[in-house]
Amino acid sequence: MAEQTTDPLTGLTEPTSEPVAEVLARAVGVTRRYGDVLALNGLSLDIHAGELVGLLGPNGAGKSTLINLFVGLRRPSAGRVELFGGSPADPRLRRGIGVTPQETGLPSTLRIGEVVDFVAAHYPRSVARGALLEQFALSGMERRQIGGLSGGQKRRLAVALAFVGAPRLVFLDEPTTGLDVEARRALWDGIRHFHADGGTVVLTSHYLEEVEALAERVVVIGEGRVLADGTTADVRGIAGVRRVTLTADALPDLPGVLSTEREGARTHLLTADADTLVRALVRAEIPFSDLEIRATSLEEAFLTLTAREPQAA
Ligand SMILES: Nc1ncnc2c1ncn2[C@@H]1O[C@H](COP(=O)(O)OP(=O)(O)OP(=O)(O)O)[C@@H](O)[C@H]1O
Repeated sequence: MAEQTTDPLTGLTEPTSEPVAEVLARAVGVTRRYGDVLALNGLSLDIHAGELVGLLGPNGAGKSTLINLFVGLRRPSAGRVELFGGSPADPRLRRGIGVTPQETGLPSTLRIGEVVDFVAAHYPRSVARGALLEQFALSGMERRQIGGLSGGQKRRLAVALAFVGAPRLVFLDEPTTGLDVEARRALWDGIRHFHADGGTVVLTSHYLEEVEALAERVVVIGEGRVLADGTTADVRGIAGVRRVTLTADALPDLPGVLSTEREGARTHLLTADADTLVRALVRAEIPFSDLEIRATSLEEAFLTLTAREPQAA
């Protein structure tokens, strides 16, 4: 049933349009400078309750800076940042978030159980230790010392700690960097579990397959600005790049080719205009076979979007 509102003046009741999910974190025209470096350049972004958002962008795009502003570690040089409708500097509001920065150093002599309990003690409410460790494939390891853990186990623990205080909103800065496939999948499961229970997640990643596997919404950031914001399919569409694959001995110069890659007998050409490219190919009258045209992966779209940026500036 549609929700209704009552006009305070007329007393008339009207159905409202679709209920809009609450905004948990908001950046409005945010600029952040570090000396001469412009890390964020008038960026605006809303994170809604229940979303799983992937922030994607090359090194130095401004992703970590944005997270640091949302979690109250830094202040914007200009513009406004809100957390749960208030200031990220307010410690009461910060209790509603969980964070795993890009690098974490945990004391090597402490045991996993001790670290989890220590973090839990900072929150009014916390999740059960056993369940948390199970979600991040660390079950039965409570008594293991941090110093003796593998890199993957340490990272899984660091990420699990973001969830200890039963947060509404979690920020994960490159959660799976340096992990092998198995450890990465264990982490993804933990993140998915939290999200399936209604939790909101913002994560940055260089692994495009990770963003495709986890996120419903992708925000591509480049040079401190939002370049694209949509579903993974939208982002591919915005880039509009096609991959044209064919078998040919040698190819002439063709119009609109963004990149060329050879794989055995096959040649892959990336282009924003597959029609023009194929026409030029036919006109060139060189023998080719097994022509195939398909949409690009998110990785290819991402590279095209970020490569375009200097020309747009
Ligand atoms: N504390 C700082 N002092 C000076 N410059 C900084 C500082 N932190 C970030 N920067 C600069 O701001 C820009 C944005 O950096 P940021 O770490 O936010 O990017 P990023 O997208 O998270 O990159 P990465 O993917 O490499 O982590 C970069 O040019 C970086 O060198």
